[in-house]
Amino acid sequence: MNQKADWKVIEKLNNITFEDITYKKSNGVARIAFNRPEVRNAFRPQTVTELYRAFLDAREDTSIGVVLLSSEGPSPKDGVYSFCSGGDQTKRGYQGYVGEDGMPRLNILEVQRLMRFMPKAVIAVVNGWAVGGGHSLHVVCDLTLASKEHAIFKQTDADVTSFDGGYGSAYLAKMVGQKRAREIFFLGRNYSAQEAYDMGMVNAVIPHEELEDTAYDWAQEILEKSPTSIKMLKFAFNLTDDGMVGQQVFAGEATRLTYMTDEAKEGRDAFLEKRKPNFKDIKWIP
Ligand SMILES: CC(C)(COP(=O)(O)OP(=O)(O)OC[C@H]1O[C@@H](n2cnc3c(N)ncnc32)[C@H](O)[C@@H]1OP(=O)(O)O)[C@@H](O)C(=O)NCCC(=O)NCCSC(=O)c1cc(O)c2ccccc2c1O
Repeated sequence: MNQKADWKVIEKLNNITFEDITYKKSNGVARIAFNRPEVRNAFRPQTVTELYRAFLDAREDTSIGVVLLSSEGPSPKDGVYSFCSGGDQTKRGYQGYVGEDGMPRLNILEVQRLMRFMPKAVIAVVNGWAVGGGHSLHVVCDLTLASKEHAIFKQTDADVTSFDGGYGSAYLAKMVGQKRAREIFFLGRNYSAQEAYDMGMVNAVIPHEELEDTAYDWAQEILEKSPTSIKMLKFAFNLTDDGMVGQQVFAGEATRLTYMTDEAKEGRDAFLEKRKPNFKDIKWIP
């Protein structure tokens, strides 16, 4: 396909100037990228605030159908590529990651939920290390594309006394199976893109030089599909793993579709006109 991207860079939104991430859009695709390559793209509280703001913007923008979660790099220090190495351990205080406001937080989980529940496809573009909370972020994405030469998947949570007991582990187990997921967390080994693909947590292994273009092409392919189908499919795939919240999200969209019917118009209008609704002409379709 190879439709060329024509990126429009967004440097700030409202009162937030992007420093720890880059954010840009082109032809229905938003690209949000970690931009702290000198620390393997670890996220500090400021990074999380910026991520959340960009994802929120991408969710609200009706021209956007696919979000790429990617990263800038390589590191200017040593030339190593990284997707994300998780929470910045230098910002970790007694009760969580502490930012400028002094409040300890674990708010990367709020970003995870935004990615999970947004009615658009989110693709992880893993060009290097995906470690700890960075590994969990790729797990939460709908699809993962990985650099053949540079992607390395690793779970260090148990090395630094942390644990993502939600999507990062339990949902990972749905992908790779219980034994593999436990191995990934209990042993904390390095896995190549090919090994991650063989386990079922990566959709495709791509030569490094082609990774970003391929991600953009996959996004364009998705954008050729029906937006409502993609949204409902994403929420349907999520439903069984997300319990009552999954049902709520899926059912909310079913309610919206029902609002679009003549039947719903009659129900609303009858109330506003202070009369009994007349549903007699509505067919009980089998
Ligand atoms: C990612 C690595 C395996 C790469 O190893 P490599 O040898 O290539 O590089 P260096 O180790 O030399 O790193 C270069 C440079 O970057 C700094 N750095 C790397 N990662 C981090 C980090 N996470 N925080 C801070 N700084 C980092 C490193 O210190 C070097 O700096 P210099 O000044 O010396 O140049 C390896 O770097 C590595 O293992 N990194 C740590 C990975 C890690 O343990 N991450 C945290 C896991 S816990 C987590 O992410 C997490 C966050 C949450 O918010 C949660 C919330 C709720 C539940 C769970 C959560 C959670 O688990």
